[in-house]
Amino acid sequence: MPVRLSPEETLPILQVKVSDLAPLTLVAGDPARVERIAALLENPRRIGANREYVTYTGTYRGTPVNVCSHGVGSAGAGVAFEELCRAGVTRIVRVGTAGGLQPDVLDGSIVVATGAVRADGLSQRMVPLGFPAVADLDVTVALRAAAAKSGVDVHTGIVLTADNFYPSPVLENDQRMWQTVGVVAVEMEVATLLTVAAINGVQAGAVVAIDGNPLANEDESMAEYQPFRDVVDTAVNAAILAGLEALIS
Ligand SMILES: O=P(O)(O)O[C@H]1O[C@H](CO)[C@@H](O)[C@H]1O
Ligand SMILES: O=c1cc[nH]c(=O)[nH]1
Repeated sequence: MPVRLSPEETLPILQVKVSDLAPLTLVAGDPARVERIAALLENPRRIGANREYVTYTGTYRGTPVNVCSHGVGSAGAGVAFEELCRAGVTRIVRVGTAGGLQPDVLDGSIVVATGAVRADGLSQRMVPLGFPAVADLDVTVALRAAAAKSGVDVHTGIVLTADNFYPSPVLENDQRMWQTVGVVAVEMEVATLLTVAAINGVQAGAVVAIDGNPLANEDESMAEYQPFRDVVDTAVNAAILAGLEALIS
């Protein structure tokens, strides 16, 4: 049975009072992105800040929503996702960044995730790998509809969630294998979110902005990774707006 906390309790790691949270939550790895999203809300109120976890609540076009940062990687992000579920949120949408794995998934486009390859560490500690990391259908359809209006290229498909951002110097980079079977993009937390949310009975989905193509670089080392470019910023903005629209749909 999923754990549910009472309204007067405080989430131990997010350091957010349960009663301060609305049922709908946007999440993003970067606390700076959370500040940016909070600035789009009416009456934003910072309700928690501890470690990499910064949480706001407010309203978006009149509907109460939260936005919370989860940091980089499945272990830390899983803490945020689990605590949000324990607080009783009903829908979580991740707005992230990712690398394109297909040759046509280019910088400045966005990807709506239909599911994720569970190459993260955390989800394997929660439920066996046979359990699929699938995005909620209603959230995904809403994300795709909102993304279609964004003016940037939109792709839909399975993303690879892996704990390693930089490739190993000794083990083979498996991204090309996932590319071969049509996986669209690589990032670090979507599978964790979809798994933790599913086992808690919470709707979840994800939209990511593409900030590079790891396999297109000469040595695949990520040495050329540069997310701070206008083309990426435009895609992040499109992903944020699609995420907010899908959240309140
Ligand atoms: O931009 P965010 O949401 O942090 O997402 C991606 O960016 C980080 C790596 O740079 C990882 O967290 C990855 O999933
Ligand atoms: O994990 C990530 C995030 C952004 N871009 C990537 O190439 N990988």
